[in-house]
Amino acid sequence: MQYHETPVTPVELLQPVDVVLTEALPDALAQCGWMITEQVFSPRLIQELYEEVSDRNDLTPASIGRADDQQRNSRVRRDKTRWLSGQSPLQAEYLARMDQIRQQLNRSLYLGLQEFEAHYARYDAGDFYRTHVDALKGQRNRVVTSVTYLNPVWQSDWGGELVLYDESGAQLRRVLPTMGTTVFFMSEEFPHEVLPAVTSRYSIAGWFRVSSGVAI
Ligand SMILES: O=C(O)CCC(=O)C(=O)O
Ligand SMILES: [Fe+2]
Repeated sequence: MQYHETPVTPVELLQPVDVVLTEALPDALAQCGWMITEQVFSPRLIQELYEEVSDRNDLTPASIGRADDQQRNSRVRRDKTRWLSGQSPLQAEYLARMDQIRQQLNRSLYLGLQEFEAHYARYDAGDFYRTHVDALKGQRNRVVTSVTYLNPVWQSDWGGELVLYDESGAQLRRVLPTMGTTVFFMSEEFPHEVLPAVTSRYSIAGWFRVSSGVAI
């Protein structure tokens, strides 16, 4: 018998979250390459993560690639980020859940994922991330991307959608960044962008990887 390391309430145990984890997510990734779900994290955890990130003032402008040219960066992306260290129990709980998912994806899809890394991200009003892919083809470094949205309230006319495209550039889906929604997609295959919003937009972006290396 294995017990959860972090306490969970019976209410969480009653949610069909394990079916999402063991069946729906691997199936969706195998068949479509992406999935949107609200059932991976408890509302309590999401609320606490939101409180932590919205309180912090140590997020810094994100960079792209290794050439750390901040001017070039800011034409492509304007988010401010901070890596999750797992040192706080809250971050450890988020990372532990993602590690369960990593192991399940390995069991179901033989992806050989070795680690998961994630950062808090804040997009202030007007900030964006232009269309990009999270991993270069053939590098097999970042394999699966996840993004969890943290804002307790998000109105449909506030902007800030994640727009997912297929490989031919056709729009697949627009996702409103509402609290508790998590998006998963294959990192190499889906170009995506973050549209500007009218207010600060908080999320955790993460990547299941096959080996450690320099983050891109
Ligand atoms: O916040 C999002 O919806 C996506 C963020 C993203 O694309 C990234 O950090 O690579
Ligand atoms: Fe991305």
